[in-house]
Amino acid sequence: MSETIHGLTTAEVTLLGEKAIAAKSLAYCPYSNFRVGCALLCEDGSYVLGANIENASYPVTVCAERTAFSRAIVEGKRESGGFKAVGVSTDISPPASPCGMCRQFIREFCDLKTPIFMWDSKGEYAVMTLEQLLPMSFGPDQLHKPDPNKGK
Ligand SMILES: O=c1ccn([C@H]2C[C@H](O)[C@@H](CO)O2)c(=O)[nH]1
Ligand SMILES: [Zn+2]
Repeated sequence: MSETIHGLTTAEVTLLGEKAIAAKSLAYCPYSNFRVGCALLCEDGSYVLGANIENASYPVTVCAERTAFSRAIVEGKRESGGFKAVGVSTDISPPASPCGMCRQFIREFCDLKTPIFMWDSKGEYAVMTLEQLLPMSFGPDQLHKPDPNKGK
């Protein structure tokens, strides 16, 4: 059996990196000039890209990771099996990691074992699982589901 990295083949990791790096060119970041690209490898084998989208009202900015996941969710990628890996790319070294808000956003849609690959300006990556980046996390399973018989 060939070697895998968090369940991905080396070819899948290479392609994920190429997509995440290419996605940086989609960034709209005139205020920070800090480009972030994101590529999601979906369980159906497709890739969904995202990039950071800034706003003149700075806090309105959306990170690359949330852009990618929002796009993927409305494209039906949750129903078609979800996500195998997340790739993020920035122009700094060592690589940047997803911000806290994005970690929680990813938590909604991914298994805790999902690998998050982070590429730096040199084309090298670090990888950590979602659980490592967001320990003791709060997620959908902790919420009580509404009782369908309530009020009957
Ligand atoms: O996880 C992160 C952290 C930051 N940014 C963006 C937001 C903003 O446009 C720029 C500087 O914070 O980087 C992301 O896209 N993802
Ligand atoms: Zn973020």
